[in-house]
Amino acid sequence: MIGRLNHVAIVVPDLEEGARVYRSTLGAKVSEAVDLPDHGVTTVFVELPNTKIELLHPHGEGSPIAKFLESNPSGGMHHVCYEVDDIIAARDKLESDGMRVLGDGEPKIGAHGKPVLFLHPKDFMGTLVELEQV
Ligand SMILES: C[C@@H](C(=O)O)C(=O)SCCNC(=O)CCNC(=O)[C@H](O)C(C)(C)COP(=O)(O)OP(=O)(O)OC[C@H]1O[C@@H](n2cnc3c(N)ncnc32)[C@H](O)[C@@H]1OP(=O)(O)O
Ligand SMILES: [Co+2]
Repeated sequence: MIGRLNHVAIVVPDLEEGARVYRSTLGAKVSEAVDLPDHGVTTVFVELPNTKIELLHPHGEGSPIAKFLESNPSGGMHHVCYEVDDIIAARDKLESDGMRVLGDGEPKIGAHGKPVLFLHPKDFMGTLVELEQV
């Protein structure tokens, strides 16, 4: 069902500093910061030859990553995002296997303008999983 690794997300306490480290120290191609109010995050994307790194910082009240940053004040790896062809078929199969889809179970439009869903980290060996329909 899952295809390519679309991105690995890292929550950072300071987006500018995170972007600087990836751009200047690691020599990667780094995007500008984009606010995604629907997701409660600001994102910076780092483009690697074979995948992307998503740097995340809370945006607005009630961000889903606020607690994570409190517990990990230096930042930390937050989720992996796998591509799927059909997100509704993927969701239905996962739910029928007893996996918990987060939120109301309906896909939201993600950072790349495509539908995304999140799966509970406790069902995937302690790793929050995002699915993106490509
Ligand atoms: C824009 C989009 C895109 O790329 O297109 C994005 O990525 S937006 C990226 C931001 N959006 C999201 O993350 C949306 C989905 N996430 C959520 O709904 C939430 O973050 C949850 C995963 C439900 C966690 O929420 P919260 O931290 O408030 O709840 P909680 O403290 O009760 O956590 C429940 C348990 O899960 C653990 N837990 C929390 N976040 C975790 C993570 N990222 N990886 C692994 N485990 C995690 C906690 O330590 C806790 O374990 P213990 O019980 O053992 O202590
Ligand atoms: Co993501």
